[in-house]
Amino acid sequence: MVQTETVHVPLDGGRAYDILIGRGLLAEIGPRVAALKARAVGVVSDATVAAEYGEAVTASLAEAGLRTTLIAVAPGEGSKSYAGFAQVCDGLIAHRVERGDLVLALGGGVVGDLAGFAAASLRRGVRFVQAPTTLLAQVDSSVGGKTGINSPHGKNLVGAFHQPSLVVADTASLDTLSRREMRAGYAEVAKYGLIDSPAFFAWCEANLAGIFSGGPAREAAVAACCRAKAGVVVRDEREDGERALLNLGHTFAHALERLTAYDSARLVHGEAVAIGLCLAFRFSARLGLCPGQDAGRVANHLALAGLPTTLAQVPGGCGDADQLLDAMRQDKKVRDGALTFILARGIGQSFIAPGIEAGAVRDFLVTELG
Ligand SMILES: NC(=O)c1ccc[n+]([C@@H]2O[C@H](COP(=O)([O-])OP(=O)(O)OC[C@H]3O[C@@H](n4cnc5c(N)ncnc54)[C@H](O)[C@@H]3O)[C@@H](O)[C@H]2O)c1
Ligand SMILES: O=C(O)C(=O)C[C@@H](O)[C@H](O)[C@H](O)COP(=O)(O)O
Ligand SMILES: [Zn+2]
Repeated sequence: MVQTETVHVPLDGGRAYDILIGRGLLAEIGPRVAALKARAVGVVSDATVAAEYGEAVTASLAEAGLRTTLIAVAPGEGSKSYAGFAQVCDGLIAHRVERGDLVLALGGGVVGDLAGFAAASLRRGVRFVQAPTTLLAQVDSSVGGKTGINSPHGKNLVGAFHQPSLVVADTASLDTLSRREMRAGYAEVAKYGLIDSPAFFAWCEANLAGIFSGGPAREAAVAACCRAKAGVVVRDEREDGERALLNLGHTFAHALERLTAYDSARLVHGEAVAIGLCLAFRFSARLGLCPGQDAGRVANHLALAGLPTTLAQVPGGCGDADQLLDAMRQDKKVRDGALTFILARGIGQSFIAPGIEAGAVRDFLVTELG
């Protein structure tokens, strides 16, 4: 058996689950899924991940006595769409995945969000397992039960809260991930330090190379992020309060993703988050809330990790200040028409700031756009 670290997510109502973290877990996923007592498993993946890991996973599931099928969508953000949702749901229905059966999301956050939403909707809800294969999915999207798809109007605007029954994070799967996608996932790693842990941010600064090259620092980073996210989710599962902090940088990021038409060739979520984190800190500094030095330290570190930190770095541009502001008005944190941002008083000192003046945001964006 692979050596694993387990993070427990103690949700109420019999919905507690484990996050298993370790190298080589995918090859022995069958018995762990079979322990959840299903007859059939609909594996949802994308074509790239399916080619790399589909056979090992389906073989392990079949060996454990589970009837298995694999549905592969096209790689990239474009699949988190109404069409992608229809493809996955109809594939699962055709395979006669029943209420007592399972959906298994094998891939990055796109597959996880899409398969999770299909599981939440299929026959009004079947259980699902997350097997995240990107850094971003291992540290963030596979945990916490936010599932959904994008609308042409905005990111993740159609979805459901649906918690997984198990998360299996095989850190060895990150060995085949592209450098660009590793970097993108790293933006969400750094985010956890920026939210409420200056010590974790400093640890990231010291361990950047180790996280990228693999080994103990990578596993430590995945486990630390999962522990942090699990804590928040258990205290505020449906984002009535504290969970909104996990959205640091995302009001900007989601607007950028919409304005680049969810085109992964131009901008992926983690890159948008990197720019969003920098904007959140610079906006906080401009409002006199946060030392400019801290905003500079955030941007320097993310740039060192190879991530974009300014709007000028969005390939093909990202529209003007009014278009960005218009996209932000669809943010899920908007209340009574007013924007809510996650701002910071410094590194590790983020807070929820409701009722932010649109004019102040627009002026800031004009400055940022140069
Ligand atoms: N639900 C949440 O809480 C949450 C949190 C953060 C992000 N998200 C969502 O996650 C999505 C982004 O996820 P992502 O960054 O994982 O992108 P992704 O799922 O598109 O994966 C990135 C790319 O890496 C490839 N890939 C995946 N695993 C691989 C592997 N092991 N080896 C080689 N290639 C591999 C994929 O084919 C894809 O092309 C966004 O839609 C974002 O909104 C959701
Ligand atoms: O889990 C959360 O809560 C997050 O906000 C994590 C984010 O990294 C993630 O991108 C999430 O999908 C954004 O949620 P949304 O509610 O703003 O769509
Ligand atoms: Zn995110």
